[in-house]
Amino acid sequence: MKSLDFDFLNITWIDAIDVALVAVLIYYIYSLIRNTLAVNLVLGMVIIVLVYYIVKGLHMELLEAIINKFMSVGILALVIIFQPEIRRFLLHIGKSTFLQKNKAWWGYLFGNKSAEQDNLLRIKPIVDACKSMKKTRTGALMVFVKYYDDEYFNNSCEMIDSKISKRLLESIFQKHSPLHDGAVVISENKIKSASCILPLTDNDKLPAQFGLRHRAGIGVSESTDAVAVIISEETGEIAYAKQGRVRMNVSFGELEKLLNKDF
Ligand SMILES: Nc1ncnc2c1ncn2[C@@H]1O[C@H](COP(=O)(O)OP(=O)(O)OP(=O)(O)O)[C@@H](O)[C@H]1O
Repeated sequence: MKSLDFDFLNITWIDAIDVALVAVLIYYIYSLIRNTLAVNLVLGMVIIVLVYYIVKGLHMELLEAIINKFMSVGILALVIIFQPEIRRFLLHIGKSTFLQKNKAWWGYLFGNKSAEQDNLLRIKPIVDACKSMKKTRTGALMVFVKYYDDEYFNNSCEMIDSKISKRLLESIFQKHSPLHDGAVVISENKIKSASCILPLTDNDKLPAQFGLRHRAGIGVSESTDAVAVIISEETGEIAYAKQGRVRMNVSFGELEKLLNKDF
């Protein structure tokens, strides 16, 4: 293997690839945790590791032993603390694979050429319902997931399991409907459930006007691969949450494109 050989260090192409891959991994992790509380946790961990090496260098044995013990349970603690981020990271990798990205090939190979057209037809009643709810300033929270996780959603939701329809969505979110509080979950081409209570985001950098509806939409997109459409009751504005980040003032054209891509 060709290598750059300096007096004191020997760099092979494998080392260069290794460093490049680590850089990509760090960037990937950074973009996943950017603007989330996990950034503070990572900073806290970096500080602990730095303190550990300083203490070790100064031969402060007692403190070194304490930090060492703390770090030895660190991996387990990390898995628990970063469970939502790890879950999102793995889902992201799965979704980015070649075959997942090239759905057209799937369609071609398995005879489903009209998949894209079907998708737009599937999305149309949702966008139409958004148009009407925006006009009437009806607050709404719709969550879109590829695979419905019974364990995750069933605790708080009311099962519906019905065909997606504009009028059904409108009537669920209508103020006097018993199901209007909480989120509707849409998955596998169906309105799966309504009135779902979702986890709220802890993000303290969100705009002050974001209340519980927005925080629940962002929260579910942080901890799962779901995307959420939020219609504000106050302003009628449509927001789109994905991977813990939120896009404000989404137009209907954008909404259609985003749903077509993500759902
Ligand atoms: N944990 C939750 N999961 C799902 N929906 C929730 C949750 N908490 C509150 N909501 C919904 O949010 C509504 C309250 O919204 P709130 O006014 O706090 O939100 P907002 O983000 O300010 O939006 P808006 O602009 O519509 O007022 C509740 O009536 C309920 O339907």
